[in-house]
Amino acid sequence: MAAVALNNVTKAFGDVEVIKGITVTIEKGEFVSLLGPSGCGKTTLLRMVAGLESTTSGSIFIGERDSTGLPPEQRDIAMVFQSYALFPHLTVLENVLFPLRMRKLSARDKQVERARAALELVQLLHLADRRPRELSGGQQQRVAIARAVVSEPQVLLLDEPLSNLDARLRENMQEELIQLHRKTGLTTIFVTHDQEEALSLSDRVILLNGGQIEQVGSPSELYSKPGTRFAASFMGSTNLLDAEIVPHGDATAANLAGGQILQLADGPASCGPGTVMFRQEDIQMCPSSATSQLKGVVVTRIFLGARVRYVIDLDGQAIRCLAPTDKLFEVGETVGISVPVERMRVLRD
Ligand SMILES: Nc1ncnc2c1ncn2[C@@H]1O[C@H](COP(=O)(O)OP(=O)(O)OP(=O)(O)O)[C@@H](O)[C@H]1O
Repeated sequence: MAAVALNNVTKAFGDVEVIKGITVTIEKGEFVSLLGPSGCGKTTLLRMVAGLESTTSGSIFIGERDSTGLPPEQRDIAMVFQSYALFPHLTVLENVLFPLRMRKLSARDKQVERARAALELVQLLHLADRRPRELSGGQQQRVAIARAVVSEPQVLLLDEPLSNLDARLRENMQEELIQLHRKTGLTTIFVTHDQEEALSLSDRVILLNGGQIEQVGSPSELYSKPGTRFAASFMGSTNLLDAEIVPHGDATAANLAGGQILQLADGPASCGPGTVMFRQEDIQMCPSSATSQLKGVVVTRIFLGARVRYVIDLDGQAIRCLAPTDKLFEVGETVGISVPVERMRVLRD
Protein backbone atom coordinates (compact mmCIF):
# COMPACT_ATOMS: atom_id res chain seq x y z
CA MET A 1 0.00 0.00 0.00
CA ALA A 2 1.19 3.52 -0.79
CA ALA A 3 2.26 5.57 2.24
CA VAL A 4 1.77 8.87 0.41
CA ALA A 5 -0.06 9.53 -2.86
CA LEU A 6 -0.06 12.92 -4.55
CA ASN A 7 -2.73 13.21 -7.23
CA ASN A 8 -2.33 16.09 -9.67
CA VAL A 9 -1.40 18.44 -6.85
CA THR A 10 -1.03 22.16 -7.57
CA LYS A 11 -0.16 25.18 -5.47
CA ALA A 12 -0.53 28.83 -6.40
CA PHE A 13 0.64 31.83 -4.38
CA GLY A 14 -1.62 34.59 -5.72
CA ASP A 15 -1.43 34.33 -9.50
CA VAL A 16 1.80 32.38 -9.52
CA GLU A 17 1.53 28.61 -9.78
CA VAL A 18 4.64 27.13 -8.16
CA ILE A 19 3.54 23.47 -8.06
CA LYS A 20 2.11 22.51 -11.44
CA GLY A 21 0.28 19.21 -11.27
CA ILE A 22 2.39 16.63 -9.47
CA THR A 23 1.31 12.99 -9.39
CA VAL A 24 3.52 10.51 -7.57
CA THR A 25 3.20 7.61 -5.14
CA ILE A 26 5.59 6.85 -2.29
CA GLU A 27 5.58 3.29 -0.99
CA LYS A 28 5.55 2.29 2.65
CA GLY A 29 9.10 2.21 4.04
CA GLU A 30 10.64 4.05 1.10
CA PHE A 31 13.27 6.77 1.49
CA VAL A 32 12.52 9.29 -1.24
CA SER A 33 14.32 12.56 -1.98
CA LEU A 34 12.79 15.65 -3.50
CA LEU A 35 15.70 17.08 -5.46
CA GLY A 36 16.00 20.16 -7.62
CA PRO A 37 17.49 23.64 -7.95
CA SER A 38 16.59 26.52 -5.67
CA GLY A 39 13.01 27.70 -6.18
CA CYS A 40 11.75 24.56 -7.97
CA GLY A 41 9.16 23.93 -5.24
CA LYS A 42 10.70 21.21 -3.03
CA THR A 43 9.94 22.84 0.30
CA THR A 44 6.49 23.96 -0.80
CA LEU A 45 5.62 20.39 -1.81
CA LEU A 46 6.93 18.97 1.47
CA ARG A 47 4.98 21.57 3.46
CA MET A 48 1.86 20.63 1.51
CA VAL A 49 2.32 16.98 2.55
CA ALA A 50 2.79 18.21 6.14
CA GLY A 51 -0.35 20.35 5.99
CA LEU A 52 1.64 23.53 6.67
CA GLU A 53 0.70 24.83 3.22
CA SER A 54 -2.76 24.43 1.67
CA THR A 55 -3.29 22.60 -1.62
CA THR A 56 -4.78 24.67 -4.45
CA SER A 57 -6.08 21.64 -6.37
CA GLY A 58 -5.55 17.89 -6.42
CA SER A 59 -5.42 15.55 -3.44
CA ILE A 60 -2.89 14.21 -0.95
CA PHE A 61 -3.44 10.78 0.59
CA ILE A 62 -1.44 9.70 3.64
CA GLY A 63 -1.97 5.98 4.01
CA GLU A 64 -5.57 5.33 3.03
CA ARG A 65 -6.83 8.68 4.26
CA ASP A 66 -7.51 11.69 2.07
CA SER A 67 -5.55 14.26 4.09
CA THR A 68 -5.82 17.17 1.65
CA GLY A 69 -7.69 19.52 3.97
CA LEU A 70 -6.46 18.19 7.32
CA PRO A 71 -4.32 20.28 9.72
CA PRO A 72 -0.77 19.01 10.42
CA GLU A 73 -1.60 17.44 13.79
CA GLN A 74 -4.18 15.13 12.20
CA ARG A 75 -1.88 13.81 9.46
CA ASP A 76 0.29 11.37 11.41
CA ILE A 77 3.48 12.92 10.06
CA ALA A 78 6.54 14.43 11.74
CA MET A 79 8.81 17.03 10.24
CA VAL A 80 12.42 18.04 10.88
CA PHE A 81 13.48 21.50 9.73
CA GLN A 82 16.77 22.98 8.65
CA SER A 83 16.78 25.04 11.87
CA TYR A 84 16.47 22.49 14.63
CA ALA A 85 13.61 24.34 16.37
CA LEU A 86 14.32 22.81 19.80
CA PHE A 87 12.88 24.36 22.96
CA PRO A 88 15.88 26.04 24.63
CA HIS A 89 14.47 25.90 28.19
CA LEU A 90 13.75 22.16 28.05
CA THR A 91 16.33 19.39 28.48
CA VAL A 92 17.10 17.00 25.63
CA LEU A 93 14.80 14.37 27.16
CA GLU A 94 11.99 16.89 27.71
CA ASN A 95 12.30 18.06 24.10
CA VAL A 96 11.86 14.50 22.87
CA LEU A 97 9.00 13.88 25.33
CA PHE A 98 7.15 16.96 24.09
CA PRO A 99 5.18 15.43 21.18
CA LEU A 100 4.14 12.46 23.34
CA ARG A 101 2.89 14.78 26.11
CA MET A 102 1.06 17.00 23.62
CA ARG A 103 -0.74 14.11 22.06
CA LYS A 104 -1.08 12.09 25.29
CA LEU A 105 0.08 9.12 23.27
CA SER A 106 0.78 6.83 26.23
CA ALA A 107 1.03 6.69 30.03
CA ARG A 108 3.69 8.93 31.59
CA ASP A 109 6.28 6.28 32.45
CA LYS A 110 5.74 4.67 29.05
CA GLN A 111 6.35 8.08 27.46
CA VAL A 112 9.73 8.38 29.17
CA GLU A 113 10.63 4.89 28.04
CA ARG A 114 9.78 5.76 24.43
CA ALA A 115 11.67 9.06 24.55
CA ARG A 116 14.75 7.32 25.95
CA ALA A 117 14.52 4.68 23.21
CA ALA A 118 14.35 7.44 20.56
CA LEU A 119 17.42 9.11 22.06
CA GLU A 120 19.24 5.80 22.07
CA LEU A 121 18.40 5.42 18.38
CA VAL A 122 20.33 8.63 17.65
CA GLN A 123 23.02 7.74 20.23
CA LEU A 124 22.30 10.65 22.54
CA LEU A 125 20.90 9.00 25.62
CA HIS A 126 23.98 9.97 27.63
CA LEU A 127 23.16 13.67 27.03
CA ALA A 128 19.49 13.42 28.03
CA ASP A 129 19.77 15.99 30.85
CA ARG A 130 21.57 18.70 28.87
CA ARG A 131 19.92 21.75 27.37
CA PRO A 132 20.13 22.41 23.60
CA ARG A 133 22.69 25.22 23.99
CA GLU A 134 25.08 22.71 25.58
CA LEU A 135 25.08 20.60 22.40
CA SER A 136 26.88 20.86 19.05
CA GLY A 137 24.90 21.56 15.87
CA GLY A 138 25.01 17.89 14.86
CA GLN A 139 23.82 16.78 18.30
CA GLN A 140 20.96 19.30 18.22
CA GLN A 141 19.88 17.97 14.84
CA ARG A 142 19.92 14.42 16.23
CA VAL A 143 17.64 15.56 19.08
CA ALA A 144 15.29 17.08 16.49
CA ILE A 145 15.27 13.75 14.64
CA ALA A 146 14.63 11.80 17.87
CA ARG A 147 11.73 14.16 18.63
CA ALA A 148 10.31 13.50 15.16
CA VAL A 149 10.52 9.70 15.28
CA VAL A 150 9.39 9.26 18.90
CA SER A 151 5.70 9.32 18.01
CA GLU A 152 6.26 6.71 15.28
CA PRO A 153 4.61 8.75 12.54
CA GLN A 154 3.47 7.16 9.28
CA VAL A 155 5.71 9.54 7.38
CA LEU A 156 8.88 11.40 8.34
CA LEU A 157 9.46 14.67 6.47
CA LEU A 158 12.98 16.13 6.43
CA ASP A 159 13.57 19.61 5.01
CA GLU A 160 17.30 19.97 4.26
CA PRO A 161 18.09 18.80 7.80
CA LEU A 162 21.84 18.62 7.23
CA SER A 163 22.45 21.89 5.42
CA ASN A 164 23.62 23.77 8.53
CA LEU A 165 26.33 21.21 9.31
CA ASP A 166 29.92 21.32 8.10
CA ALA A 167 31.02 18.87 5.41
CA ARG A 168 32.44 16.13 7.67
CA LEU A 169 29.60 16.18 10.16
CA ARG A 170 27.20 16.12 7.26
CA GLU A 171 28.74 12.90 5.98
CA ASN A 172 28.47 11.31 9.43
CA MET A 173 24.84 12.39 9.71
CA GLN A 174 24.08 10.96 6.27
CA GLU A 175 25.34 7.59 7.49
CA GLU A 176 23.27 7.95 10.65
CA LEU A 177 20.16 8.76 8.64
CA ILE A 178 20.67 5.62 6.56
CA GLN A 179 21.00 3.54 9.73
CA LEU A 180 18.00 5.23 11.34
CA HIS A 181 15.91 4.45 8.28
CA ARG A 182 17.08 0.85 8.30
CA LYS A 183 16.23 0.45 12.01
CA THR A 184 12.83 2.20 11.97
CA GLY A 185 11.63 1.44 8.42
CA LEU A 186 9.89 4.83 8.44
CA THR A 187 8.60 6.17 5.15
CA THR A 188 10.79 9.22 4.66
CA ILE A 189 10.62 12.21 2.31
CA PHE A 190 13.84 14.18 2.26
CA VAL A 191 14.28 17.59 0.62
CA THR A 192 17.70 18.50 -0.72
CA HIS A 193 19.29 20.52 -3.50
CA ASP A 194 22.45 18.42 -3.25
CA GLN A 195 22.44 15.67 -5.87
CA GLU A 196 25.17 13.64 -4.17
CA GLU A 197 23.20 13.62 -0.93
CA ALA A 198 20.04 12.53 -2.77
CA LEU A 199 21.91 9.76 -4.60
CA SER A 200 23.62 8.41 -1.51
CA LEU A 201 20.56 8.36 0.79
CA SER A 202 17.54 7.50 -1.31
CA ASP A 203 15.71 4.48 -2.63
CA ARG A 204 14.19 6.81 -5.21
CA VAL A 205 14.75 10.38 -6.29
CA ILE A 206 12.03 12.74 -7.50
CA LEU A 207 13.77 15.38 -9.59
CA LEU A 208 11.77 18.63 -9.77
CA ASN A 209 12.15 21.45 -12.25
CA GLY A 210 9.97 24.57 -12.20
CA GLY A 211 7.23 22.98 -10.06
CA GLN A 212 6.97 19.84 -12.19
CA ILE A 213 8.46 16.37 -12.05
CA GLU A 214 11.39 16.15 -14.46
CA GLN A 215 12.20 12.50 -13.74
CA VAL A 216 11.60 9.88 -11.05
CA GLY A 217 13.91 6.92 -10.59
CA SER A 218 16.42 5.04 -8.49
CA PRO A 219 19.70 6.89 -7.90
CA SER A 220 21.49 4.73 -10.47
CA GLU A 221 18.75 5.27 -13.08
CA LEU A 222 18.89 9.02 -12.62
CA TYR A 223 22.65 9.08 -12.72
CA SER A 224 23.25 6.78 -15.67
CA LYS A 225 20.02 7.26 -17.65
CA PRO A 226 18.92 10.87 -17.33
CA GLY A 227 16.01 11.44 -19.67
CA THR A 228 16.59 15.10 -20.44
CA ARG A 229 19.38 17.63 -20.75
CA PHE A 230 18.23 19.25 -17.49
CA ALA A 231 18.37 15.91 -15.62
CA ALA A 232 21.79 15.09 -17.07
CA SER A 233 23.34 18.41 -16.14
CA PHE A 234 21.74 18.46 -12.69
CA MET A 235 22.82 14.92 -11.84
CA GLY A 236 26.52 15.49 -12.10
CA SER A 237 29.65 16.07 -14.08
CA THR A 238 28.49 15.46 -17.56
CA ASN A 239 29.56 16.53 -21.02
CA LEU A 240 26.69 17.69 -23.19
CA LEU A 241 27.48 18.30 -26.86
CA ASP A 242 25.12 19.85 -29.42
CA ALA A 243 24.85 17.61 -32.43
CA GLU A 244 22.83 16.60 -35.45
CA ILE A 245 22.01 12.90 -35.17
CA VAL A 246 22.11 11.22 -38.59
CA PRO A 247 21.70 7.63 -39.85
CA HIS A 248 24.96 5.69 -40.11
CA GLY A 249 24.55 2.14 -41.39
CA ASP A 250 22.32 0.23 -38.92
CA ALA A 251 23.09 2.72 -36.16
CA THR A 252 23.48 6.50 -35.98
CA ALA A 253 26.24 9.03 -35.79
CA ALA A 254 26.44 12.49 -34.26
CA ASN A 255 27.68 15.34 -36.44
CA LEU A 256 29.18 17.60 -33.78
CA ALA A 257 29.06 21.37 -34.02
CA GLY A 258 32.76 21.61 -35.02
CA GLY A 259 32.44 19.05 -37.84
CA GLN A 260 33.82 15.93 -36.10
CA ILE A 261 31.71 12.77 -36.25
CA LEU A 262 30.93 10.42 -33.38
CA GLN A 263 29.57 6.91 -33.93
CA LEU A 264 26.56 6.09 -31.69
CA ALA A 265 24.73 2.91 -30.76
CA ASP A 266 21.22 4.41 -30.94
CA GLY A 267 18.86 3.41 -33.74
CA PRO A 268 17.54 5.78 -36.43
CA ALA A 269 14.57 6.75 -34.21
CA SER A 270 16.78 9.31 -32.52
CA CYS A 271 17.70 11.22 -35.71
CA GLY A 272 17.44 15.03 -35.74
CA PRO A 273 18.93 17.77 -33.58
CA GLY A 274 19.94 16.46 -30.15
CA THR A 275 22.48 16.42 -27.38
CA VAL A 276 25.12 13.76 -26.95
CA MET A 277 25.89 13.06 -23.30
CA PHE A 278 28.84 11.27 -21.72
CA ARG A 279 30.37 11.46 -18.26
CA GLN A 280 33.84 12.77 -17.58
CA GLU A 281 34.95 9.50 -15.97
CA ASP A 282 34.00 7.52 -19.12
CA ILE A 283 36.42 9.31 -21.44
CA GLN A 284 39.63 7.60 -22.51
CA MET A 285 42.45 9.91 -23.54
CA CYS A 286 45.36 8.94 -25.78
CA PRO A 287 48.22 10.66 -27.68
CA SER A 288 47.03 12.31 -30.90
CA SER A 289 49.02 9.80 -32.98
CA ALA A 290 46.86 6.89 -31.73
CA THR A 291 43.45 6.01 -33.19
CA SER A 292 40.58 7.77 -31.43
CA GLN A 293 37.02 8.90 -32.09
CA LEU A 294 37.71 12.62 -31.60
CA LYS A 295 40.62 15.02 -31.33
CA GLY A 296 40.90 18.06 -29.06
CA VAL A 297 43.41 20.34 -27.36
CA VAL A 298 44.13 20.30 -23.60
CA VAL A 299 43.21 23.68 -22.11
CA THR A 300 43.51 22.99 -18.37
CA ARG A 301 45.02 20.26 -16.23
CA ILE A 302 44.18 20.01 -12.53
CA PHE A 303 45.80 17.41 -10.30
CA LEU A 304 43.22 15.92 -7.88
CA GLY A 305 45.36 13.33 -6.11
CA ALA A 306 43.96 10.02 -7.32
CA ARG A 307 43.01 11.43 -10.74
CA VAL A 308 43.63 14.35 -13.07
CA ARG A 309 40.89 16.59 -14.43
CA TYR A 310 41.41 17.95 -17.94
CA VAL A 311 39.39 20.50 -19.83
CA ILE A 312 39.73 19.77 -23.54
CA ASP A 313 38.71 22.14 -26.30
CA LEU A 314 36.81 20.29 -29.00
CA ASP A 315 36.32 22.78 -31.83
CA GLY A 316 35.02 25.41 -29.41
CA GLN A 317 33.07 23.12 -27.05
CA ALA A 318 34.70 22.41 -23.66
CA ILE A 319 34.88 18.76 -22.58
CA ARG A 320 35.69 17.74 -19.02
CA CYS A 321 37.59 14.55 -18.49
CA LEU A 322 38.72 12.64 -15.38
CA ALA A 323 41.77 10.55 -16.20
CA PRO A 324 44.24 8.35 -14.30
CA THR A 325 47.57 9.84 -13.29
CA ASP A 326 49.84 7.24 -14.97
CA LYS A 327 50.01 9.08 -18.33
CA LEU A 328 49.91 12.86 -18.15
CA PHE A 329 49.09 15.17 -21.07
CA GLU A 330 50.35 18.73 -21.35
CA VAL A 331 48.36 21.96 -21.65
CA GLY A 332 48.34 22.87 -25.35
CA GLU A 333 48.83 19.26 -26.47
CA THR A 334 46.47 17.78 -29.08
CA VAL A 335 44.99 14.56 -27.69
CA GLY A 336 42.72 11.76 -28.85
CA ILE A 337 39.44 11.21 -26.99
CA SER A 338 37.28 8.09 -27.08
CA VAL A 339 34.13 7.10 -25.20
CA PRO A 340 32.80 3.52 -25.23
CA VAL A 341 29.71 3.60 -27.43
CA GLU A 342 27.53 2.09 -24.67
CA ARG A 343 28.46 4.97 -22.33
CA MET A 344 27.02 7.64 -24.66
CA ARG A 345 23.41 8.76 -24.63
CA VAL A 346 21.43 10.95 -26.96
CA LEU A 347 19.07 13.33 -25.18
CA ARG A 348 16.12 15.27 -26.44
CA ASP A 349 15.81 18.86 -25.22
N1 LIG B 1 4.65 32.00 0.97
C1 LIG B 1 5.01 32.22 -0.30
N2 LIG B 1 4.46 33.25 -1.00
C2 LIG B 1 4.79 33.47 -2.29
N3 LIG B 1 5.67 32.71 -2.99
C3 LIG B 1 6.26 31.69 -2.34
C4 LIG B 1 5.96 31.39 -0.98
N4 LIG B 1 6.69 30.30 -0.61
C5 LIG B 1 7.41 29.96 -1.70
N5 LIG B 1 7.15 30.79 -2.73
C6 LIG B 1 7.73 30.70 -4.09
O1 LIG B 1 7.51 29.38 -4.58
C7 LIG B 1 8.61 28.92 -5.33
C8 LIG B 1 9.09 27.60 -4.75
O2 LIG B 1 9.68 27.84 -3.48
P1 LIG B 1 10.27 26.68 -2.57
O3 LIG B 1 10.76 27.28 -1.30
O4 LIG B 1 9.29 25.57 -2.48
O5 LIG B 1 11.50 26.20 -3.46
P2 LIG B 1 12.69 25.22 -3.08
O6 LIG B 1 12.86 24.32 -4.24
O7 LIG B 1 12.44 24.58 -1.76
O8 LIG B 1 13.90 26.23 -3.01
P3 LIG B 1 15.17 26.28 -1.99
O9 LIG B 1 16.04 25.09 -2.33
O10 LIG B 1 15.82 27.58 -2.34
O11 LIG B 1 14.62 26.23 -0.60
C9 LIG B 1 9.64 30.02 -5.29
O12 LIG B 1 9.54 30.76 -6.48
C10 LIG B 1 9.24 30.86 -4.09
O13 LIG B 1 9.61 32.19 -4.26
